[in-house]
Amino acid sequence: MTNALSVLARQPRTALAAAAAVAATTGLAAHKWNAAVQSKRLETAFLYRSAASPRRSAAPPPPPPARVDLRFVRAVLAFLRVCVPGARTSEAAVLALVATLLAARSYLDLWASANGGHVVKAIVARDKRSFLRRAVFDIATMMFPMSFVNNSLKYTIARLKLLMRRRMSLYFHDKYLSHNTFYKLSNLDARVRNPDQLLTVDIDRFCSSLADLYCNISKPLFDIFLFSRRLSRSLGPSGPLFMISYFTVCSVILRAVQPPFGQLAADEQRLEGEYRLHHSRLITHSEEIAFFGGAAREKQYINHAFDNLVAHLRKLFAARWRNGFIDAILVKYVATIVGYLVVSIPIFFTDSHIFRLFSSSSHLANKPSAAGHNPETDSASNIAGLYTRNSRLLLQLAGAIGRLVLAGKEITRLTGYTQRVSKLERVLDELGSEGAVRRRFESTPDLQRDLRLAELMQPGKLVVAAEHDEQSSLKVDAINLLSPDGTLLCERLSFEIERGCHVLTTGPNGCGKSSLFRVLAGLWPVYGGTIFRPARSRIFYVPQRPYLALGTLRDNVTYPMTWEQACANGATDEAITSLLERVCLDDVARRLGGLDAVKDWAEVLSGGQKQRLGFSRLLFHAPQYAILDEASSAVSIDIEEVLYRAVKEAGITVISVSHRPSLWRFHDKVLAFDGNGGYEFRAMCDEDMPPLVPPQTA
Ligand SMILES: Nc1ncnc2c1ncn2[C@@H]1O[C@H](COP(=O)(O)OP(=O)(O)OP(=O)(O)O)[C@@H](O)[C@H]1O
Repeated sequence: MTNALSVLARQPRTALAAAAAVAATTGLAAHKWNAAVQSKRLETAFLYRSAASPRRSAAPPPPPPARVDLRFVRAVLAFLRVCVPGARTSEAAVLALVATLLAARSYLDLWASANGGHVVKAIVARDKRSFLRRAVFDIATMMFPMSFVNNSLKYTIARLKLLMRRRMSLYFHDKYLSHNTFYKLSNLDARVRNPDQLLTVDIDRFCSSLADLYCNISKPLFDIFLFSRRLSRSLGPSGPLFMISYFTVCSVILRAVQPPFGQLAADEQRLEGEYRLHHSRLITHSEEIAFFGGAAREKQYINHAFDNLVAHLRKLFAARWRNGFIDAILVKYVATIVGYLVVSIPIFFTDSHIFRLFSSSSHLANKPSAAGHNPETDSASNIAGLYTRNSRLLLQLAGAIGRLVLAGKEITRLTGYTQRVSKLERVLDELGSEGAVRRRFESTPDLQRDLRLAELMQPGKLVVAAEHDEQSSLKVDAINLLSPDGTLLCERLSFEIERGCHVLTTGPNGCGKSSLFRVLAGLWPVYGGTIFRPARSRIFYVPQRPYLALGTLRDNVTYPMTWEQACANGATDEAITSLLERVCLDDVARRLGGLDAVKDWAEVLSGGQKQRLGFSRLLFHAPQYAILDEASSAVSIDIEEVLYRAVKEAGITVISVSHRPSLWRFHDKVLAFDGNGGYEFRAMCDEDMPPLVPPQTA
């Protein structure tokens, strides 16, 4: 290029054209870089704006800021192993395919630059045959592979992102949905406020960012190597080297002045999540809120969360503006000046040392002109062809370096997603491995209290009988019942419930009745003593508000068993219908479309009907023990009697929690908490029985 310029300097007519071409090239190169930066920013802004939701109000301590450090690299490598678990996986194959397509794309770009040069050369030389061959035949031939490669690249990158997201999602689903970790995360641990958003949005963003990073590093590096080599052949190594050096210095400066975009991205996701949480709570509790006339109060919550988000976005946009200002100065305008200076050296500084440096390795001046042509036209056509090709190559080179600098920004953004996803993984691992969350003992100024708590919170044991053991009873031996915030609910609680002995649990509100069952189920930790209990499938829990799954009525009766599993156990539609009759739900079932009807059952059933459905589920599973936690509080007393009789006839041992005196007669023993840490476990006596009241109608 530099020698060509010196030729041009001696030929004023072509010199002007060449100078214009180079100026355009430099300007375009800078423009292309800037366009890439802008489009990436727009994409980033869009990505940031769509997000999701958190859970509880207790604010966890702020996390360490997201930045590129050893911990980040380790986390990314660990997740990379999750996304691409082996060399023989489909993910590895797609990764290799993307690399191949990226390389093919680079070679096609190279071909397009060279061909553009040939076309211009043919035009300037008025060579019709050559023009038709290059401009029509060659392009018509190459358009198929070019179109194929471009679209295959888009498709394959999208597929790679999807494959990675699938691996990551399944990996996290395993952790989240085992050992009741989802329960512990939402109820017993305040470190992760919005697992739903992390699992749906952040994992997707993380995978997308990682895949983009792979493309934004590998292709530009390959491009820089390829285009610089090709440019060096005609311009000498100094031209491309100088431009690369300039852009490298630029990226170092930009990196130094760049705001903490990773942390800002992580904060934005969190605030988006909190804003969405308020909306989802409004939807979930719409009826209660409407009854209370709570719209104005909810509006305050929602507006407050939204204001926080807006304030953060303002801060983010201002940071982007400042960064964009410096970007534009360095990458667009100074780059253009540098480009002009580089190309002007052979024209204006032909006697200087700089010129000799630039022109040292060029071979153009030594090239003989083609025989049979006018030397001036030939030289002009060669130069025009070369300039077109080189300008395109320079354009590609600048674009490649630009993408590499952008990869730095992508890394910054990735730190934010990595921080959030790593934290989720860490918390899930801790909660999953603990079995039940133990309260971390925090020292307080009250030493006596600390010592007492430490003594009460000695780890206990939960011994679960084997699945085939039908004789096991439920035995609690000297456990201390504590709530997650460390409140002692009952000390050294002991009792044994033999099969066939129905027990009523009573006590004032908040005394720990439901907490006892949380400990029995393994949701809360056992402190102090030991619990011996039958296998999970032999104890069934029926809460006050039974969970209703999405699906048919039949699915809801067999839940959590699928219909296929139920059929394998001998279930039939007739049996399900008969169960619904026993809980007096057959009429409702018929009216709502029968066993196959798919509805939002939580919406269409009344409170009492939901409880009857809960009993039908219990009868279907027919376990050894049933924990009925206010399970019939919404049904009329006569239906309650029907339900309890059906359960007892099915041979199920009942452990009830209820404040209703009418239920006492269905039980043999009473476990009575006094609300002050004391309890009584004894046989029911006649004096306990309330006077019988005439049954009410449903
Ligand atoms: N996730 C939790 N974190 C902290 N404390 C909790 C949690 N769940 C319950 N508690 C506390 O544990 C205590 C016992 O609650 P529990 O639900 O066992 O009461 P209960 O006896 O079933 O009351 P009620 O008759 O009103 O249903 C209460 O003081 C409650 O505030």
